[in-house]
Amino acid sequence: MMELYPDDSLALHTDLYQLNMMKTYWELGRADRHAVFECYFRNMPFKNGYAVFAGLERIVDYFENLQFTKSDIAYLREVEEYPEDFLKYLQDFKFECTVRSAVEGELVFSNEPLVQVEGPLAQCQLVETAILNIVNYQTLIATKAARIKSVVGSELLMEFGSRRAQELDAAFWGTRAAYIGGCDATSNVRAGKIFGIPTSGTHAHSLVQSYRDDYKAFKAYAKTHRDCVFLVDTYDTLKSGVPNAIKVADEMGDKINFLGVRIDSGDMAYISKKVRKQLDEAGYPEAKIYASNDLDEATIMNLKMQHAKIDVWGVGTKLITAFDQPALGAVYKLVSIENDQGKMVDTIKLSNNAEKVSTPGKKQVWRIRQKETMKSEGDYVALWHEDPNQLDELYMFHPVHTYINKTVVNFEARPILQNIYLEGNLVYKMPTLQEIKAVAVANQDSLWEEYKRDLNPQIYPVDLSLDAYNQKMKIIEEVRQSVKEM
Ligand SMILES: Nc1ncnc2c1ncn2[C@@H]1O[C@H](COP(=O)(O)OP(=O)(O)OP(=O)(O)O)[C@@H](O)[C@H]1O
Ligand SMILES: O=P(O)(O)OC[C@H]1O[C@H](OP(=O)(O)OP(=O)(O)O)[C@H](O)[C@@H]1O
Ligand SMILES: O=C(O)c1cccnc1
Repeated sequence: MMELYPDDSLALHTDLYQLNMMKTYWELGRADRHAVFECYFRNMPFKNGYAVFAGLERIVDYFENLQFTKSDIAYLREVEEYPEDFLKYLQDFKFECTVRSAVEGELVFSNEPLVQVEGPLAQCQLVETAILNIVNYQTLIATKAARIKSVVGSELLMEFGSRRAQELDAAFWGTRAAYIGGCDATSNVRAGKIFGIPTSGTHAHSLVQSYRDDYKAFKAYAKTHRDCVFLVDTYDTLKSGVPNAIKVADEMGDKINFLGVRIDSGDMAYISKKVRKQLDEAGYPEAKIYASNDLDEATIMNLKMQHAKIDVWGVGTKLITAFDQPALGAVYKLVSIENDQGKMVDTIKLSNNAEKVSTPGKKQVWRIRQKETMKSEGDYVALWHEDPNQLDELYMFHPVHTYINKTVVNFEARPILQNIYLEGNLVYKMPTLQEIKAVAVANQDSLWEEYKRDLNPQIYPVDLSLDAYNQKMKIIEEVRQSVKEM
């Protein structure tokens, strides 16, 4: 059995190498050098045209409680044998960074900063693991939910994944992310309680199995609940499940609110059409047909093409585990650091793979919208001192294939990174989950349809400003020269 500490904290929810680097920085007098790190992902998840940012609430929760506890220090003393003065430094740790981030529900794209952490080098380093851990999962799930909802449309999308999620936290926070991305309700009652997400539930095969009879089970459920959705596929959907659901609905009349039936196996196009006919003929045209069973956006689209008569979609495994792409791959890179003379110098991480070369400098992401259409033209990643709103014309070019370019006029530029913490003080007022969800929907409306289709969407432009591009090229050259000289 694991040992639980009454003062357990998330300060040690970091990779050991972060603490080891902190020790180096601290012992050699670098811990407080001013640094800027940025978090971004390189490839669009699920090859989607956009991603939905989620995770900020938990990041704030993490920062608000970021302190090394007595047992954290005792553990490091025992296992890592860190010297006492370094342990004292950790014990006195107080988060002092400035954090800027996209807000939850914001649409975000590859190769642009989503979270920026600025402050003492050692502090920025410590928080890398937790930030990536949170953003990588929650943004992935919010995006998957948005993909599924885009196919489901105005029908209801239920999140049923808790039993299949990668453990408790993933179910709980994944449910929230899925709600931000597009789900309408969840089966997870705790997520309902804590986050205020609408909850929804039918019943399982076990209820029917326990009575060993559809009729008896539905009747028992109906006697004990007002809202009833009967699961009709335990024995035989068309011959037993649906006829018995109708029988119970007839018998109970106004005593219950017969919402419909759920099917969880078989050919759901064929069966749902037959079920619809049975319900309609029995006088229940309003009764809904719920469907579940390994659904995802591809199966749902396919079922719709087959004119399946499904009104409510329950999606679990493939949503909560981001089944087809289980990792977003977001990274956290040092973009600027104070030098020995106290001056900030922008830094780069080179790679043989052009995609992996980081963009130096503290940056802001500007969403460029055409004033006439109010649709997004692309994102403009600029150095911190730049403000595209000061320009009448904006020259936008592809950061690799620079011959692909355009000049945008009559635009407005909206900064995506918002102040969340200023020198350790929380300055951002968290919106409600309903507000976040509304933001996500409004943001999707501002995107051209071409970027929103599930399959092979157009690639949304994420361009570097000329200054950011020129500086990147200059630093690449400088690093190459310095390597040659060695
Ligand atoms: N008409 C259809 N067109 C495309 N896919 C379908 C259709 N009907 C069902 N599916 C999907 O096909 C898969 C069938 O899976 P599977 O064979 O596991 O189900 P089953 O045998 O009907 O039920 P069980 O889960 O009880 O084994 C599911 O992912 C389901 O969503
Ligand atoms: O299929 P998902 O998208 O994950 O949705 C959740 C599944 O959970 C339940 O099944 P259960 O755990 O009882 O097992 P089953 O898959 O064998 O029906 C429910 O009946 C769904 O099938
Ligand atoms: O309420 C349901 O129907 C449900 C809940 C969780 C998983 N599968 C189904």
